[in-house]
Amino acid sequence: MTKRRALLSVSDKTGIVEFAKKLVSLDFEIISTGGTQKTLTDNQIETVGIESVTDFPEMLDGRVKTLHPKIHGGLLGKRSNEEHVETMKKHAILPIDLVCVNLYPFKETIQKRDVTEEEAIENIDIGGPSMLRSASKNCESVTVIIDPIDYETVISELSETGNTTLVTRKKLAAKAFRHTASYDALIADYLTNQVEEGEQESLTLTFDLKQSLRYGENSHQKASFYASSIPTAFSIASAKQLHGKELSYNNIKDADACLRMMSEFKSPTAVAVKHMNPCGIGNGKDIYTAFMNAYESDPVSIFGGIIALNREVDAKTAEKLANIFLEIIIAPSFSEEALEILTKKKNIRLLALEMREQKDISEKEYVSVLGGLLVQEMDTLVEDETTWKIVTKRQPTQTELEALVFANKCVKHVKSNAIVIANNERTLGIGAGQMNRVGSTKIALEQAKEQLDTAVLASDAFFPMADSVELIGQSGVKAIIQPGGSIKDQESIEMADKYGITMIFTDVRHFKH
Ligand SMILES: NC(=O)c1ncn([C@@H]2O[C@H](COP(=O)(O)O)[C@@H](O)[C@H]2O)c1NC=O
Repeated sequence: MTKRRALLSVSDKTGIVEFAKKLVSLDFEIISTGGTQKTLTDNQIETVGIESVTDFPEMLDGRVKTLHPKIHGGLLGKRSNEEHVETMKKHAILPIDLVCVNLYPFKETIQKRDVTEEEAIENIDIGGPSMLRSASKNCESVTVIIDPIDYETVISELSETGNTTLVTRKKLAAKAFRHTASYDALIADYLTNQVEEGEQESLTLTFDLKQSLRYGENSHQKASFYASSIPTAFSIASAKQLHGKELSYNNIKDADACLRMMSEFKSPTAVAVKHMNPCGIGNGKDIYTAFMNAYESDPVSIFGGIIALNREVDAKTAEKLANIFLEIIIAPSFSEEALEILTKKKNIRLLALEMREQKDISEKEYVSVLGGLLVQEMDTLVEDETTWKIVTKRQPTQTELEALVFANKCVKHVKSNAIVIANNERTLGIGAGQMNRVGSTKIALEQAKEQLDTAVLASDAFFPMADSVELIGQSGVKAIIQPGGSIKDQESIEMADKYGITMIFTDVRHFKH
């Protein structure tokens, strides 16, 4: 009886020597390509070189080694089809029963600093994916392995019953196709980015499992967290967890919202988030002051929330943070003393991540709908304040102007009919998630209460009627910033003038649905 044949051709040679030794002990003949053969020979494993199977030299800088009917016929020929068997015999093609391939490191190559296009292109593997596809298509008879993690399963099945099970072969084939699909998606993305912009006829994104989650939004929903295959530096997926339980589905969404908000600010700032809306944003001369400002914005809602800070957390700030029940604290770093204080709290999660400004973020945003995916650029537009128009008689003071800039940055991150009341240090009242703008205005005013003498108000979109402006005028708020653009803008302007307040039109809407 002829020996079974295994073809080994791997770039990542981890574990290949042990795997090959076990295959030899199971009476497999090993065929291998240049580098793999060298590794195996150096380890006293007998192999047949690919060239003696194909009767062709490896050529064109390795671009052609395994692309040959002797290889692909051996992989694809159906063992149960007489005609196939006859044809294979006629052309002296011997079956190949097992293929172990991992591909040229394209992903790693394109992540290297200053990688040239030539280098990237040379790292596109052609022969490897072709073998994986051929072997996977014929998984009825052929075992295909792309991941050293699977060596053990394959060896133990071969040892126990003489063959892998059909279920294992099918699973491995599906895994190989996922792998080649993901590999090709990265290549497509890389090449597209070299030459094209805008939308393409199809979207081929690839993400890798980052974390199996205990459950989703609710405990009866299964969920997982996949991170972009090319890691993004400013992402919750890249944060280093220093302490605490693993993140939950809702934690990840909230933490992500927190990071997006933080990217608005450069000076020391603290952002507190609850259910993807800010419940307090504060700035200050140092991170302690910024945190205290964020805390005082809404000392009730911060309970059970998520906090991001854009400076190292020091001991003084940590003492305050430790007094509140918080799900997560994210900061670029924590001083040793701060860590000592905070790690005493078993349930808090501490994440370290360098913050980024909006101008450095160029990601797209994807939102799933039933049967589809909406894609848009992120709302990272940095507004040009010189184009803002003061449409009322009253001019803002310098302090009010600072508060207006701050409030306008905050309001971008509040959901649905967003209203933010703030001074130049912190938010005072936030109206979110309402189905009408006047409702949000009332909530924000109610929350800001007696703190309105230096307060300003930002709205993410125009006021459709003057009713909200009337409430604002009556409240004591000194200035409003909004995009403008309603057919009833004039009524709003007159109402603002009636109460002697300032109104600025930015001409930029910031919906967050
Ligand atoms: N050109 C070919 O026919 C070909 N056949 C296999 N490879 C790849 O060559 C690598 C292994 O090469 P070596 O054994 O020489 O180190 C593997 O990543 C395998 O996927 C090829 N290389 C690129 O396409």
